[in-house]
Amino acid sequence: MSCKQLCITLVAICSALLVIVLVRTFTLVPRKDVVIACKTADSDFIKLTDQILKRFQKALQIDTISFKRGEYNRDQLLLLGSHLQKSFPVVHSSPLVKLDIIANYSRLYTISGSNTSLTPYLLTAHLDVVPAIAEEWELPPFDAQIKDEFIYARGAIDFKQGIMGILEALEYLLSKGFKPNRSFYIGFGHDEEVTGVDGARAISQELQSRGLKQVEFLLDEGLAVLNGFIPGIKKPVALIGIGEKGFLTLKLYVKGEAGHSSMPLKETAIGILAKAVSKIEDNPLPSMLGYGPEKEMLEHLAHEMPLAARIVMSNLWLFGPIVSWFFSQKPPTNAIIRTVTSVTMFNGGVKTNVLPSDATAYINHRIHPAQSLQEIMDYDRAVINDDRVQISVEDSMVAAAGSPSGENDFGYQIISNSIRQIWTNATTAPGMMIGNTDTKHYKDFTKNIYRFSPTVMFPGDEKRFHGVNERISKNNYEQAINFYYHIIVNADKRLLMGNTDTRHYAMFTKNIYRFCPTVMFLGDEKRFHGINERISKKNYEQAINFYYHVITNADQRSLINIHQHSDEL
Ligand SMILES: CCCCCCCC/C=C\CCCCCCCC(=O)N[C@@H](Cc1c[nH]c2ccccc12)C(=O)O
Repeated sequence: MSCKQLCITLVAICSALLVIVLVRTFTLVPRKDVVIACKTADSDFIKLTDQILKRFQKALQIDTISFKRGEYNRDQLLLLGSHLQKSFPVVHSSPLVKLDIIANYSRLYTISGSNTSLTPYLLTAHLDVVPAIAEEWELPPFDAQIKDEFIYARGAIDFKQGIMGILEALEYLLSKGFKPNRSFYIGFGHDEEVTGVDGARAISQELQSRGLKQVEFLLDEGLAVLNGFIPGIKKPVALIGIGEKGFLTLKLYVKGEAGHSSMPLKETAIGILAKAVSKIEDNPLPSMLGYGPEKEMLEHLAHEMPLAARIVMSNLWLFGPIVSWFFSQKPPTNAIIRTVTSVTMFNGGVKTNVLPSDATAYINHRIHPAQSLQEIMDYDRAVINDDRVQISVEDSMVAAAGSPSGENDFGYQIISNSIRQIWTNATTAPGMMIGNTDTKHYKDFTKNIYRFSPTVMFPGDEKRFHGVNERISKNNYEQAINFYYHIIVNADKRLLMGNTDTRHYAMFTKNIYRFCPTVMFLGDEKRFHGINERISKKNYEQAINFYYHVITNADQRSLINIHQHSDEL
């Protein structure tokens, strides 16, 4: 190939790459319906009254701690149950609501809708919390005291705001005479923090035994409204978990030889294990950016970013390594691009002058959906590269596949629209849940599983999950209640509204109206996208005259003269 030909080929390749990059940059714009914002002045806005706040605080004061599988504060779970019963009298006495207590402590509410042809949906949350080391907290973890407009308590964001928020919304709706068209279920498990095998699994079995085959969608706890977490985006980003990482807990064990510390061996069991653990920490797994739900997330968010970042995020196929490096720098973003590794327990030795007879450590991996459990095991074995370290699987779960998040996916769009009604300046995007939830127990009912907590977070707040000073602002709790109110109201429809092109013009006006000059009788709705679509000759004539009047009526400075229908075409 001559030099000239080489130059031409290179220019052609670069031009083709540039075209692909630009096309992707400017065409990746997700569906965003125009939603009606929820305002505090709305007649159906649920205000955070003293009563509502007090019953939330009371729920937080009940320490429903789960310690390990099968080990949880049973009395406190019962106490929380009676608190719910007393706090929500309309829910608990409505003929539309049936409550079943499952496995002694979990709660399954069935809310009957009038239209049995609509597939029900399922809202889930959990009653239990993780333990708290009280001495490290600014305020006691089970007092639910308020400081600077924040309620501090274990469970404030994980996940009693979900339990109480859902029930507050339902209490309000039922007391206003709401009669749903679409049935729905509310499932509150009692041991989510220790994998939900007693609670959520039993709720799921109960639903199966009733013959329930399918739910339209499931909404559980999950990701949140994030401020300042995603590089390049200033506005809040509400991530809806469409997938969930798997987990793998490995036990590392080294058998040593006990003896007198005055005559040490060259290496002790603790020393051998410490080296293995150190190698594991020094060798993080590679980035999987682009092979899981994080790809969809970045492509959804790209259009919100400044041009340079937009080009990069829309073209991960080209710029993936740069983004990987950038995201690896902080724990929350690092968590979404790779399988992460945490050494969570380390035990060895019995006395200061005795050589340890053995040592044990536990490694907890959260697995990126593009990787298998076996791959991770093999990787660890190769990194440790020491046969004296025995590796066994303590517990595991494969990652959950991505739920649909397309323009016409009912559950996803209902959640996305409800979020945008409450957090009007937020943008929504699909994301990957980095922790685990109860959703795995419900996977046979639907592929439409979504994980979103109505929680507003700023950088640093992620440490409050299972950490110290867990808290929620009063305003955020009010938003949570109204978010669930909108979920229930919005999901009570047959179809997604707003499936029109209008969203592409939303930047020009808030005055967007949707009307077809079509006369319809009962049953005609099936003709849309169905068979035998038709219009009468008379109706077509009316349609023409309708547009004639729209044009002539709109041709005035202000609403003064409404045109008389005298000039027929
Ligand atoms: C671009 C940025 C993206 C990410 C930012 C994320 C910010 C933080 C947002 C949400 C926090 C998610 C973590 C909360 C997890 C809540 C659920 C939980 O704690 N689960 C536990 C217990 C658990 C439940 N089921 C299982 C199954 C197996 C093991 C443990 C569990 C957990 O995940 O450990």
